[in-house]
Parts: sequence; structure tokens; C-alpha cells
Amino acid sequence: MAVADSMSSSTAEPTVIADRLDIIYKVIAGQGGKGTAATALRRILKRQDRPTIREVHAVKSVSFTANKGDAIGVIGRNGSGKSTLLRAIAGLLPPASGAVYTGGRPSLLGVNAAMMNDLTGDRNVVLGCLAMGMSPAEVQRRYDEIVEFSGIGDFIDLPMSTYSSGMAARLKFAIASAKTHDILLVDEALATGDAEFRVRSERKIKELRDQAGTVFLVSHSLEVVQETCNRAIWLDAGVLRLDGPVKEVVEAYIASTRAG
Ligand SMILES: Nc1ncnc2c1ncn2[C@@H]1O[C@H](COP(=O)(O)OP(=O)(O)OP(=O)(O)O)[C@@H](O)[C@H]1O
Repeated sequence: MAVADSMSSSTAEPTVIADRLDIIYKVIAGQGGKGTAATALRRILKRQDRPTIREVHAVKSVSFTANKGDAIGVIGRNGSGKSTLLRAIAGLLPPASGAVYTGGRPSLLGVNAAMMNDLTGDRNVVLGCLAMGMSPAEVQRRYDEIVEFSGIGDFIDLPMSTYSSGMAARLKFAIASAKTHDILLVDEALATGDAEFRVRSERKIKELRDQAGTVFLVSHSLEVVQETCNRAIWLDAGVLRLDGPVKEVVEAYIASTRAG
């Protein structure tokens, strides 16, 4: 297996270690509907069995070590387990077996990360920064920079419910990246921005890496991954197919999609 550039350095300092990680979702595979009295009655009338629990094995025995300064693109087809892996690293999903060890606190920045939709962008910036542990004085100091980075403009005074999904994602990224994270997990947030915002975000991620952070980036845009990351992990139906220098992994992935 190829070795990514930061891994080959003798000073490599691990920040995330996944050790034969398995994540299994348990879902109710009923005949539709929730477990209400009406659906139970319908089941009885139709003489159907109780809904069964189905397991979705989303991440299968995945192992890797991420180091300080790594920006790792996580690539793969729809449903290959990318978002699941990120949520597991963030500690939001319990492993069915195996483990994830993290040195530092991972912050997950997802497109669906909670923002208060009824509040203005302005209030969300303040609340988001406070929630990340900034002091009120620090929030005040960083405020202009965050709003400028987001490129939201005058919309900052309007409720977030009036934002397009791209605008909301930009503001979230601007808030999250205002802080130095030990481990920043970014799920598709960059895909929603326009070209100019993407360039700025890529620069920001590079800055975070330079500050000795580790970044994981889930993206369907192989271009974004190649521009931003030094390393890539390719997931295929939950299995780690390849882990190595970004160019090599992306090329192998493209070759496989052409072949298949
Ligand atoms: N909350 C959930 N409950 C049950 N199954 C889930 C849940 N979330 C994801 N899955 C399943 O786990 C598998 C991996 O999904 P995941 O969202 O991690 O893939 P992904 O690679 O991020 O996909 P995409 O590229 O489409 O965003 C899929 O089979 C999906 O159906």
C-alpha cells in the first residue's frame, strides 16, 4: 500500500486511529409506517409478522492512522460509508466492533449541522462561536472576519430560514473554521459554495493543516479533494479499498469507475 507524504515523516504524530472499525445501523424493516397502533392493527389484519430489525453494515473493518498536518479526502460512491465514517470519528456513532482513538477533540462540520433557523445569521455566528468555546471578547474580535469569509453580505441580518442551502453551508464553514481545530471533519460543505468560495475554503483548510490540525473532507468533487488534500481514503461498500497519496487514490478510483 502506498504511504502518504506525512506518514513517511519520522515526526508523524497520530491524531486519529481507526482500528478495525465496524459501524452497523439497525433499522426497522417493517411494511412501512411507524410503530403506531394503526400499523399494528393493519399488520394483524394482513397476518403479517412483526417488523424485523435489519442491519446495515455501513463501515467494515476500516483501519487507518491520520497524522497531524494530514488533510484526508474520503471518497467513494453514494452509500459507501463516507458520512458514517466521519460521524464515527466524531464519536456520534458507537462502533459495533473495533475502535476509533482520537488525540484531540474532533469537530464535525456537516451540511446538516444544527443552526438556529429562526435566528439571524448574526446571532448564529455569536452562538456558534460561544458554543465552540470562544469568549465573548474573542467572538467580537473574530466577528467581522467570519462574516466577510462567509460572503453572506447583508443577509447576515436576516433569519437563516431565508438562506439558500449554499449560503447556510458557507456560514457554517466560516464559523467552524474561525477556530483552530485539532481534528476538523468536513462533510460536503464545500460542494455547495460557488467557485470563489471554494478557493477561499481550500485556502482555509490548508491553513488549518499548517496549524498542525488534521482535516477529513468528504466530497464527491474529486477536484476539490485533489486541490485540498494530501491523502485520500477510498471507501467501497464500507470497505477501505485504498489509502495513500491523494493523486494515486483518486486515479485508482477514477479507473475503477470507468471500468465498472
Ligand atoms: N441513519 C441511518 N440508518 C440506517 N442506515 C443508514 C443511516 N445512515 C446511512 N445509512 C446506510 O449506511 C450506508 C452508508 O451511508 P453513508 O451515508 O455513510 O454513505 P456515503 O458514502 O456518505 O453516501 P453519500 O455519498 O450518498 O452521501 C448506506 O447503505 C446507507 O443507506
